Amino acid sequence: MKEFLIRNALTVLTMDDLGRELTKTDIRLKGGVIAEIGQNLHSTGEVIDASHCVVTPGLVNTHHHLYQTLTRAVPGGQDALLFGWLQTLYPIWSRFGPEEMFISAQIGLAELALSGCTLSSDHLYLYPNGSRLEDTIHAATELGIRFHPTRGAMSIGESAGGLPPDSLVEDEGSILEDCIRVIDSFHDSSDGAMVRVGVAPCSPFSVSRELMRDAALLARDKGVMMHTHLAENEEDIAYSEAQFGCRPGQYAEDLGWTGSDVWHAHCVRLDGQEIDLFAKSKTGVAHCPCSNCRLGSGIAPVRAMRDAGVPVGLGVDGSASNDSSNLMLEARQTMLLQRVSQGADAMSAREALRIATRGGAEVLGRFDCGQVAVGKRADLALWNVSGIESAGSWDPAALVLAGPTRAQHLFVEGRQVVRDGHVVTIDLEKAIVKQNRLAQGLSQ
Ligand SMILES: Nc1nc2[nH]c(O)nc2c(=O)[nH]1
Repeated sequence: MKEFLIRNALTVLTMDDLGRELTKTDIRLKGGVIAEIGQNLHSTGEVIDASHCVVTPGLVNTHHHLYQTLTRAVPGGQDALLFGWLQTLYPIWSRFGPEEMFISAQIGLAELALSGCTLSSDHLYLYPNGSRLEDTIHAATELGIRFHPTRGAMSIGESAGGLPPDSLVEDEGSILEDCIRVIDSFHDSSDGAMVRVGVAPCSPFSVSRELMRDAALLARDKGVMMHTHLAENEEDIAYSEAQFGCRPGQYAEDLGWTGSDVWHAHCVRLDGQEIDLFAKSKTGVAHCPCSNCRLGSGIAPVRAMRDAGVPVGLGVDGSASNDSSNLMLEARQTMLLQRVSQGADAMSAREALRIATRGGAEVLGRFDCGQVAVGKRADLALWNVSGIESAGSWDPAALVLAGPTRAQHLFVEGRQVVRDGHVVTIDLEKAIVKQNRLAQGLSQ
């Protein structure tokens, strides 16, 4: 594997335990890890001039529905709350197949990479027309991004009191069987793993209590992580109270869905007791601020969660409800929303960036990622702060305030995925043409 020397970085935001910020620093990448950090380092590898760059660990995306990049800005779903929005989109998604899953994943992941993301999870919860989880895994592998796909599922259709149409739900036995198949085929638990699989029933209003419980038992038996949507908006809370007679936190706890091997998306409406439950049990949260705004779901209590000790990471969420996959913008939105609700000192730019990097890595159980430290995986984003966005900044390292939202260079496992602002591992232009052709076909 090729060696790289990142030379003379303006600032390195390490995100280590001490939160150190290093200036005029070299970083040597070898064998997939950060081999050396210091000054005047020697290397036989390629030298990358970083004198105009702030270096951060790669950003980590803890929630996405990659297939939704094919349904951005769908007119009927532009101005709806969660349930109505989903009901508009389900019939369109039911026409997807393997090709749609592959290309939409590649587009979404490439957009993430351009925004500095080196590790993304994905929540794929519908499998129409022969689609399979590996359609997305192949897309990530070609691109070279670290990937945590989750085998999502829906099993309760409209006729049984759920939200999705009956045609999009699967039989629960087949869901569990396919979970076992994809874990056995693709999950890698070792340090430096490029693919880790999770188990992810979609949401309380689209799967049964039995599937939630059995999925948790299966995930723990296999030693993989668990993911779902929880407490996303008031409709979600009302459904939980009406159908299960309790709030979402209680529902999750009763069915085994708390613990450091679980992370829930959104959690906009968690109350104080639920925050305490998550903090005590180390249950993680994927905070998706732009999607929460777009769907009018509300402002998640991130300040209270962090103060209580809940592990929090960021998610761009699916592109039908964001509609962008730019994780740096998500970090900025996180900071802004906490300030709107809690005051101007509620969250600093540096804290937002820490949540976007180390925070996300911890939520996904990746203690080998998320820091610029010797021995950690060589997942780095380089941000050129000599451009217009930072011109005049007194603190170029405060990237979330005055910095680029696109990375200049991106390394994953020591391999370059973005160079001079362009993806170098796939033919992105060709992929965009294909994506637009497929979107046009779906819109007919
Ligand atoms: N933001 C989203 N929330 C969801 N809940 C659910 O069941 N599906 C979704 C989704 O696709 N996005």
